[in-house]
Amino acid sequence: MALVSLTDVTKSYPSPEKGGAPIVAVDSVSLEIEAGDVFGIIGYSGAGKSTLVRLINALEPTTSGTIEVGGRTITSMPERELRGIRLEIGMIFQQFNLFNSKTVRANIAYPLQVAGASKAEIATRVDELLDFVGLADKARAFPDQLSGGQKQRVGIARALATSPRLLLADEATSALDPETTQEVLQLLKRVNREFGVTIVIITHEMEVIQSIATKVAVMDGGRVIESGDVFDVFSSPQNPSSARFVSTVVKGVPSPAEVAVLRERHDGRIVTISFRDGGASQSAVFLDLANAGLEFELVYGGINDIQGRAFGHLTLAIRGADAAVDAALAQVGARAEVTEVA
Ligand SMILES: Nc1ncnc2c1ncn2[C@@H]1O[C@H](COP(=O)(O)OP(=O)(O)OP(=O)(O)O)[C@@H](O)[C@H]1O
Repeated sequence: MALVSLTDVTKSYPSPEKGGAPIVAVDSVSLEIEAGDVFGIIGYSGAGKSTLVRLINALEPTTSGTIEVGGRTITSMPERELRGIRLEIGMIFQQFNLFNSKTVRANIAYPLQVAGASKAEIATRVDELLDFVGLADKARAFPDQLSGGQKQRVGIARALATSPRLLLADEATSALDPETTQEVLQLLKRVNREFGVTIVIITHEMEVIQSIATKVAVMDGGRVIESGDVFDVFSSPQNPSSARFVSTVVKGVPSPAEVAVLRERHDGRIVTISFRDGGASQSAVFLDLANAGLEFELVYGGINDIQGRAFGHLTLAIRGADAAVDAALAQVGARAEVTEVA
């Protein structure tokens, strides 16, 4: 069952200029986020990602459309009931948003105090969370004494304090270096696996989606332009804007400018062969070419691993008599997708 369900959700803001057209930040978005998903929402700055998050945790009302969280329609809920819903939703932020005047322990305890938990309950839960995020030795430290990665771990512990079912992460790793980013993403993976928390991760970094998400929605101009399994969107993006995102992490098909450089550097016919999990193996394709007596070398591309499933595009320069190359490519074409690029 979907934990979060959006149906035709639109959010617009009045124009800053008198009489101007309203700014449509989120435009007719429909999405289903299943319980247990790590759901990535990716898009360039201004695509509407943060606005969408503020609608899901009911910090702002929608202009139209319906949002359900845990089977309850939050778009028509009175504020008193929304407070209960917000306790089921944890949130982490790019700038961590910790209280600098409180210790790590007090930061993590804060949501439990607001929720009215007893002192004993708070102490037990905070100890559990400090252990979980690996910061038991920093309980008395203040945020200023921590690194960025440690601050985000405190942020995660605080977001989990009230045992939410849903964690919203808004650019949670954008202020961190690549190594620390991976540490935080691995911790989020554990949050998902060990506590069964559904995670919605908003980012403009495709690496984040590649490392952790199972599903992805690509946003552009307030709309969801493509969504689905991360593997499917990465291996065959349907929309040009999604393809641009994918190309930031996947070395795939050479651009026309790159083809021109390859042409200058390599003799023979230049051909891209696309592989996909469950399709032809590379060795079968190479064997076809070798058996035809052709010489070939890999000149561009690579194989990508998306959470244990492989796909990729390999561009080869193939040398041999034209008829022999044609016959071999016809044979390879029966196994994998073949595109002659030059
Ligand atoms: N409170 C607001 N009032 C007016 N316009 C807003 C408001 N919040 C967002 N917008 C506009 O809505 C659009 C989407 O903004 P949003 O912050 O959701 O995008 P984003 O994808 O999260 O981008 P970023 O990563 O830069 O935050 C932008 O054009 C933005 O200027």
